[in-house]
Amino acid sequence: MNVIQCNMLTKNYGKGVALKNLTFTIEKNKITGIIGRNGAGKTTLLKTLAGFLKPSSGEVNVFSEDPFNSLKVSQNMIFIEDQMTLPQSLTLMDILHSASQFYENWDMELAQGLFEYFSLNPDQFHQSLSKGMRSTFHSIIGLASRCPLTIFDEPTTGMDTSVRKDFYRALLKDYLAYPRTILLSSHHLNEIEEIIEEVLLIKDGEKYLHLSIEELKELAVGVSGRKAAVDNLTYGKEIIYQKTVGTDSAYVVVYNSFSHEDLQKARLNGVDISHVAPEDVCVYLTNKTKGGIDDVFNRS
Ligand SMILES: Nc1ncnc2c1ncn2[C@@H]1O[C@H](COP(=O)(O)OP(=O)(O)OP(=O)(O)O)[C@@H](O)[C@H]1O
Repeated sequence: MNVIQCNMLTKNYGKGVALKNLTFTIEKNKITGIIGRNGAGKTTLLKTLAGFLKPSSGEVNVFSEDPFNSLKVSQNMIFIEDQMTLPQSLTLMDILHSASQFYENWDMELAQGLFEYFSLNPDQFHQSLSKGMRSTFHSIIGLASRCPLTIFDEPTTGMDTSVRKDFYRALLKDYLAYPRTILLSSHHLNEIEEIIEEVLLIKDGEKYLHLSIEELKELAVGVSGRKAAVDNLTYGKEIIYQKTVGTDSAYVVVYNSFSHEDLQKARLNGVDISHVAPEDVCVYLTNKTKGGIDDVFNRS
């Protein structure tokens, strides 16, 4: 069953186009990573799905309803971001208690367990939290609410490495025990690739690809070796990324369309074929140029 369906979704801000003709579906109880460069349209998409923004054209359905002004969507969804507005007069513990009144599936034991684990102070006020502590507190609310649709928009902003790892582990453990539909936007696909099932890659407001993480892992290969041998093997193929290594060697990333025989022959010619990490594939696919930042220095 699909929880989210978008058909030709477009969102403009004045004359600026933030989302262009997005068509995709998201199944119930999957964790999907929403990936894209700065300004790609991730937050706009997530806010549109949450019902906070009205599409300019196209259709959006969440729990079979238009999410804009939908009571059903707001009752079954939580949107976690670093700019959440929470009451200034309540302590952190007061906020957790009031959240428990609001969210039907709220688990206070989980909220308190995480709160203590991350050493938050129950008497502190939200506005006095550091950036990382604020994100941690918001993430605790996101997890403990156990909403059927849980949206995390870059939830780990400001968290240190250890807190980020703990948060993602807590997310995975709780999701396995209480499956729900989770959307997670991040700039660090490497940190979330073990927990997400699908990747929706957005480039300049358009859907660039929507694949399972396994498919993304197999999408491209890195070919490295003497330049002539690499050029020979990749001749006629669409190059996703390339760089020169030393004076006469090269590393080229292409779509993985080689036969077993091609690869064996290439290895005999001293060419190395390697996996490309999903995060690198997404970076290469969304780079403006095939050589990335090196192209700035290679202009003659
Ligand atoms: N309120 C707004 N008014 C005008 N333009 C906006 C507004 N919000 C976003 N935009 C524009 O829409 C585009 C998409 O922005 P959005 O915040 O959705 O991207 P993002 O992928 O979340 O970026 P980031 O990774 O930097 O947070 C950008 O060009 C941005 O400048």
